[in-house]
Amino acid sequence: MLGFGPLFKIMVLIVELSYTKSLKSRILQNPEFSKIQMFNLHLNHQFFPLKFPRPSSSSFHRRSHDSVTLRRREFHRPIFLSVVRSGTDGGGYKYGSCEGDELTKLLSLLPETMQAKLLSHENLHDLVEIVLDLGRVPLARFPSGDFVLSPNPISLIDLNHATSQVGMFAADNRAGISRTLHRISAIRNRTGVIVGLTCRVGRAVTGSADSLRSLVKDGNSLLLIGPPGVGKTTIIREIARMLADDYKKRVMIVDTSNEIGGDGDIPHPGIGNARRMQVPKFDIQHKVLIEAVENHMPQAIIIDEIGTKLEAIAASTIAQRGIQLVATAHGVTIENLIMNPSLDMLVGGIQSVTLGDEEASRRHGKKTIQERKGPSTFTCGVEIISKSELRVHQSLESTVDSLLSGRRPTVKICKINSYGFTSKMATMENEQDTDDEITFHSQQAELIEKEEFADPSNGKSYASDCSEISTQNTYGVHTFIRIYVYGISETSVMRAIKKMKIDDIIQISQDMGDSDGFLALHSKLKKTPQIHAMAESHNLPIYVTKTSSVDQISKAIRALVTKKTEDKDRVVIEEEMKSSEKVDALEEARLAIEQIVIPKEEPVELLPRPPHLLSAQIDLIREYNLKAVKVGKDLNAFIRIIPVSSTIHKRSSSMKIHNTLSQPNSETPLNGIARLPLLPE
Ligand SMILES: Nc1ncnc2c1ncn2[C@@H]1O[C@H](COP(=O)(O)OP(=O)(O)OP(=O)(O)O)[C@@H](O)[C@H]1O
Repeated sequence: MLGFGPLFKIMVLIVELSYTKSLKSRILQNPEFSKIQMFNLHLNHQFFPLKFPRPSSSSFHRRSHDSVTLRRREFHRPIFLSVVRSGTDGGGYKYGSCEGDELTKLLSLLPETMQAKLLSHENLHDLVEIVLDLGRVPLARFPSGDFVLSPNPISLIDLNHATSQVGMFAADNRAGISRTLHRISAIRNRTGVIVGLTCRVGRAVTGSADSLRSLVKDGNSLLLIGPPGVGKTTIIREIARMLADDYKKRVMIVDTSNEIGGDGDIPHPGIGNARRMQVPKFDIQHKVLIEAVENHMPQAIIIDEIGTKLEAIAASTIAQRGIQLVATAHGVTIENLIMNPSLDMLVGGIQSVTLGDEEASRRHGKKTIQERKGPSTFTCGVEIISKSELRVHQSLESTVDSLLSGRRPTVKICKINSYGFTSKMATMENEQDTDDEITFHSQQAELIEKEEFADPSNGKSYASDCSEISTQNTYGVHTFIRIYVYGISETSVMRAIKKMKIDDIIQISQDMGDSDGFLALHSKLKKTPQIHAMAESHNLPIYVTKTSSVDQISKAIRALVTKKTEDKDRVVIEEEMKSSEKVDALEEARLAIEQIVIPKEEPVELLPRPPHLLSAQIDLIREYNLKAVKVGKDLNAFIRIIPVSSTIHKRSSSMKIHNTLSQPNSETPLNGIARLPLLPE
C-alpha cells in the first residue's frame, strides 16, 4: 500500500477489511477524505500504526488529526481510523495531534537513529517529552512510561545539535521552535553550559475545553489550577481559540514563555484569531497584562501561570474592568490558593475575624474564624485532576466560603473521553442497529454532573443527603458503614435501613472488630456489661434504643451515619491539607530557584516548615544541583538555597539574601509565596 495516494490507501484498507460497497462509497463521498494524508487503525481498541509516507510538499502546511469510526455488525467494537489530514479551514486542529511538520521539527533535534527508534513507537502520537541529559541514555516520555531512544549516552555534540535548531533561551531557560508549540527547557552547569534538555511536545487539542464551553461562552472569568504537566496550557490555548473564533471576541493572550501561541513572531494557528503579546522578561508579566488592557481593548485576556502577588493584583484590576479573564496557576486544589498569601487575593483574599463570646460559644468556643475578604477575581475555578478529569467550581466564591467554614463545596466533575471511547460510543456499541455507520468525531466531552457534598441545609431529605455524602467522597470512593447489632433483630434493622434508602451504604457486620458502630437494645445491653465493655474496647460509637421500633432504630442509624460522615470528611480535609502544604512548600522552593537563585545567582531563604517538608524541599533543590542549608531549629527551621556561584566562590557578606516572607518595598518578583505590597505602575 505504501507510496500510493491517500484515497487509494483508504480504498485498499476498505477492501482489506471487506467493507460493503455502501460503506465504501460513503467514505469516499465525504469531502474530508480528499484531504487525508495518513491514518492509523484502531481495531477493537488496539492500535495498529499504518505508516504512509508524508508528502514533502509544502502545500500541506496545516495538518490536523481526526478520527473516523467505522462500525459494522461483525466487529464487536467500533473501529477507529485516526486520520491526519491537511486542512485549509482556518484552525481545525483536532484531538491530540502533533503529527506532521510539527512533530518532525521536534524529532529533528535528535540524531537520525534516535528519530527512527522513536518513530517506531506505536503510541508516537501520545509523546509527552524527550529528555536529553549529558552522559545518560536519551528518553522519550509517554503516559505509559519512559522509552529508551538509544543505548548510547548523550554527548555534547548531540546537545549542540539540538540547541542549534531552537530559538534563543530566555532567562527562564526556555526556548521554542518557530511556528510550533513545543517547549525546550535547558539545564545548565555551573558555568552556564547546557548539559540537559527537556523537550516538551506542545499540541493544540481541539475539544480539550469543550466541557468548559458553556462557562466560557457566558463570559465567566475562569481560573484553572493543576500540577505541572497536567494540561493547563493546552486547555487555555483552546479556550483562547474558542473565544476568538467561535464567540468572535477580541482576545489577547499574554504569553509569558510563548507557550500558548508558540515560538516565533507569527502565532501558531492553534490560537485561532486570538492575538498574542509576548513578554520580554517574565518578571514584567504584570506590566504586559496592564498594557494589554490599556492599549488593545480586549474583551478577554488569557494568561498562563499567575504566580506572584503583582500578577494577582494586575489580574484583579483587569477583572474589575469587566474583562473576561482566563488564567492558570500552579496548585492542586482551591485550598492551595486560599493558603497561599500571594495568590489568595485571586479568590477574594482571606481574613481572620474575632468572634464575640456568644457567637464563639455557638461555634464550640472557637474565638477566631477565617472569612473571605472581598469578591473573587474569578467567577469560576477549575481543578484539573488529569487530562481526562476536571472539577469545576461554578461559583468560586461559594467554594471558598464553604471551605473556610469547614463545609464541602459543590463541584461538577467533567470526564473527558478521547479517541471516541466515550460513553456515547459505548451506547452505540450496544445498539441493535445493523447499518454500517460512519461517525466523525474529535475529542468528546461528557459532562457528569454530581452535586457532591450537598449542604444538608439545602432542604433535601436526610436519606438522599446521606447517600450522596456517604457513598461518594472527594475521590469518588465507594465505602460501606458497617454496623454491629446486639439485642435487636437484623430484620428490623434492615427494614429501617431500607426505609431510609441507605441500604447501599450500610451493612450489618458479624464481626465487632470490623465494625464502624454498635447498635443495641438498651434493656439487653444493661444485662450484658461484658458486651458493652467489648464494644468500648473496640472504640466503637455506641447507640442504644429503648425499643425495637423502626423509628428508634432509624434515629440511631442516622446519628451513626452523620458521625461517620463527619469523621471521614475530617480525615479527607486533613489529608488534603497535608498534601497541599507539601505542594506549597515545593512550589515555593521551585519558584525561588527558577526565578531568583538560578537567574540572579542570589541565595534565597524559604519559609519555616516542618521537618518532612524541609526534606522534600532539600530533595527538590538537589535535583537542580544546588546546595541547600538548613537554618534554625524546630518550628523555626527553614532552608536557605545557595546558588551555584556561591558554592564555588564564598558568598560575599554584601550579597543580598532574599526570603519568601514579607519584604516591604521589595520589587523581587519572587514567587507565589512572597508578600509584595507594591501596586502595578
Ligand atoms: N488533552 C490532551 N491530549 C493529549 N495531550 C495533551 C492533552 N493536554 C495536554 N497534553 C500534552 O501534555 C503535555 C503537558 O501539557 P501542558 O503543557 O498543557 O501542561 P501544563 O499543565 O501547562 O504544564 P506546565 O505547568 O508544566 O506548564 C504536553 O505534551 C501536551 O501536549
